[in-house]
Amino acid sequence: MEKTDGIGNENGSTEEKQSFKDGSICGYNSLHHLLSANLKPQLYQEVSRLLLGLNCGKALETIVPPESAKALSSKHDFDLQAFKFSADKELLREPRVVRVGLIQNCIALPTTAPFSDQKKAIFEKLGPIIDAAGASGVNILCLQEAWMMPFAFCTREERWCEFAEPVNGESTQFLQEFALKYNMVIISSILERDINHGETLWNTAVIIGNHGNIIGKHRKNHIPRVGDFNESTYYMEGNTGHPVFETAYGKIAVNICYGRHHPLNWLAFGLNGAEIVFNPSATVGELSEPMWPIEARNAAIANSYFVGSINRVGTEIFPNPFTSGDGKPPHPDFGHFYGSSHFSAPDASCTPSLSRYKDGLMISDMDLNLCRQLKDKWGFRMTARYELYADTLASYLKPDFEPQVISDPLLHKKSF
Ligand code: BAL
Repeated sequence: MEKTDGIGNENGSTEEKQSFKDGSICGYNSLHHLLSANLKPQLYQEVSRLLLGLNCGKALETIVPPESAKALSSKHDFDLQAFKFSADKELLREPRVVRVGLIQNCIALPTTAPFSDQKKAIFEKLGPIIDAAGASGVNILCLQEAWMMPFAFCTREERWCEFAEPVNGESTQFLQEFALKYNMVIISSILERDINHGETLWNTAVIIGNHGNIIGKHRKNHIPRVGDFNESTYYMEGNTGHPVFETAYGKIAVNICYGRHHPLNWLAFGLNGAEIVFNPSATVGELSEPMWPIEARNAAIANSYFVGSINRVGTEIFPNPFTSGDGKPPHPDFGHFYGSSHFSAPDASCTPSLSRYKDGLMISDMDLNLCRQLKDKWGFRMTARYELYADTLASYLKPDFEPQVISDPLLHKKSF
């Protein structure tokens, strides 16, 4: 069955049901495609308001990408969506609008292809999508976690370490040309080979400036031991803290994948002044999909900043079945990486998601003035009790920590 955004009815044929295996939602790109195709306009509007919130009291405005970007999107079959987050007009400050892009993609060749071919094919796949971002005037672009390789850490196989490269390696050089060409900051999440420290590996986001220079890097703070995510076989928890990178377009930070489950990780980037925090990820439906729309959105609200959430798409089949001690029989893949990349704003509004199964480019204008406007409105920074949290955390770290529990004295009384 030709995959479209048309509905597959509930009692669809086996063939139709088969076609949904690619990760579509009943044949639709995304939840919002499904809703907009099946609800009357005024119903869809109300459902959208409840699901996506309002920005400055209105539904998020869409932006029309340039024809050249739309042409690239149809020629290379990637989902292209563009929105605009506004802020209230201020009397003493001009708007600070920045255009931000997120790219999600599946691997370009089977995991059994020669590694050099796999890398080359990914570069060739990403080129046109980055060009569409450049043609659309994107100022800051973020790619997904370990974008240049299959997310092979489930296998625990040592050979995948060959994809590791220095911060200034092949992938960074590939992107530096685009950064320079489009005057664009690019966040590139790679498997880093730390040449100066025993050639160890890290899961690292490289920040490339709009002059093609390397501004810095951040290493993933939290490494999962859940499901098939055996990343701790390859790299340790990061040692770069919570850096915020001051770029030509604003202050940005990177909370890599599993770090999105740790609210204090989000908080620390906020305390360092981040205005946009990117969450390049790789995660699968069974494990995390119900959490995906919640965690980043909550972080944006709690920290009064924007969040760009990126997840890869597709199902990556590995030649040697593996198990992760979770009771499941040996299996050759993680399951479906569900894409669904999106932006969240400090006023609790968010964009719809990119496709659940197709490559995609999500673009959004965002007026960074909104961050301070929400800080002034809600006062979360002002009303936070950091001294209390610091005391609790400091005592929790002590070997003799006792939880603060007050029990009902009658609870343990013997009843005679
Ligand atoms: N990348 C680890 C799995 C998750 O955080 O959803």
